Amino acid sequence: MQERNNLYPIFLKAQRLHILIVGGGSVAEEKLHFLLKSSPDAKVTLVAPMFRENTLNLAKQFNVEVVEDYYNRTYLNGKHLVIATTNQPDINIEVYNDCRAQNILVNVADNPPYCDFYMGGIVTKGNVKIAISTNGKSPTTAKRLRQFFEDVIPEHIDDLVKNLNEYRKTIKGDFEEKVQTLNEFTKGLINKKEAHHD
Ligand SMILES: C[C@@]1(CC(=O)O)c2cc3[nH]c(cc4nc(cc5[nH]c(cc(n2)[C@H]1CCC(=O)O)[C@@](C)(CC(=O)O)[C@@H]5CCC(=O)O)C(CC(=O)O)=C4CCC(=O)O)c(CCC(=O)O)c3CC(=O)O
Ligand SMILES: NC(=O)C1=CN([C@@H]2O[C@H](COP(=O)(O)OP(=O)(O)OC[C@H]3O[C@@H](n4cnc5c(N)ncnc54)[C@H](O)[C@@H]3O)[C@@H](O)[C@H]2O)C=CC1
Repeated sequence: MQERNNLYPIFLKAQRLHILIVGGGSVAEEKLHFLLKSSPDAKVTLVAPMFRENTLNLAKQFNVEVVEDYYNRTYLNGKHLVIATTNQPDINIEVYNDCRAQNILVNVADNPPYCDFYMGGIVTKGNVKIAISTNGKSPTTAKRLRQFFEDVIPEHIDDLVKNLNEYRKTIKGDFEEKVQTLNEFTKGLINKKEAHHD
C-alpha cells in the first residue's frame, strides 16, 4: 500500500510567537534563512557560544536577538517553538527533552525522530502561500518542488485573491448565499466538475 503523509500543516503568525534557535553555525543559518524568507517579521532568538559570520549577518538584517552563551534550560522561558542545530548531538537531545518536558514544540534539524514538526518547502506569492512536505522522506524533493511552484505560480495570483476579497464585500445576502455566489463566480478557474467539500 502507498504510504501517506499524515502531518497537519498550520500557518503560524511567527511575529507573535517567540522562536529559539540553538546553535549559530551553517545549519542554524539555513533554518533561519528559510524561516525569514517566509516570515521576515518572525521574532527569533539565537543562542550559541560561537556564531559563523553568515549567520550573524543574516540575524542583523532582521528582528533577531543574538545571545553568545552555551544552551541552558532558562533559554526556553517564554519560547513557543525551538529549533536545535548544534554540532553536539547530546546537546540537541537535551534541548529536545527539555522542550518535551515543557510542551514546547521542538525540531532537531535534520533529525526526524527528534522533531515535533518539520520545516517545509515554502512558496509565497503575495497573500498566497503553499507549504510542501515529503513526510521527512526527501528534503531535496521538497526543495525542487518549491522551486517548481515558485516558477509556475503566476505573480498575478495575488490579484485574484485581492479582487475576490473586494467582490466578497459587495455581495448581498446571508453567508450561504455569499458562498454560493463566490463558488459560481470562480467555477471557471478549475476544469473539473465541482465535488462537494472540495
Ligand atoms: C525531516 C526534515 C526535518 C527538519 O529539519 O525540519 C529534514 C531532514 C533532513 N534534511 C537533510 C538534508 C538536507 N536538507 C535539505 C533542505 C531542506 N530541508 C528541509 C526540511 C527538512 N529536512 C525536514 C523534512 C521536510 C519534508 O517533509 O520534506 C527544507 C525543506 C526546509 C528547511 O530546512 O527549512 C529544506 C529545503 C528548503 C528549500 O529549498 O525550500 C537539503 C537540500 C539542499 O540543501 O540542497 C539537504 C541535503 C540533501 C539530503 O541530504 O537529502 C537530512 C540529511 C542530513 C544528513 O545527511 O545527515 C535530513 C535527515 C533525514 O532525512 O533523515
Ligand atoms: N552543515 C551541514 O550541511 C550539515 C550538518 N549536519 C549536522 O548538523 C550539525 C551542525 O552543523 P553545522 O551547523 O554545520 O555546524 P557548525 O560547526 O557550523 O555550527 C555548530 C554550532 O553549534 C553551536 N554549539 C555548540 N555547542 C553548543 C551549546 N552547548 N549550546 C549552544 N550552541 C552550541 C556552536 O557554537 C556553533 O554555532 C553537525 O554536527 C552535523 O552533524 C547534518 C547535515 C548537514
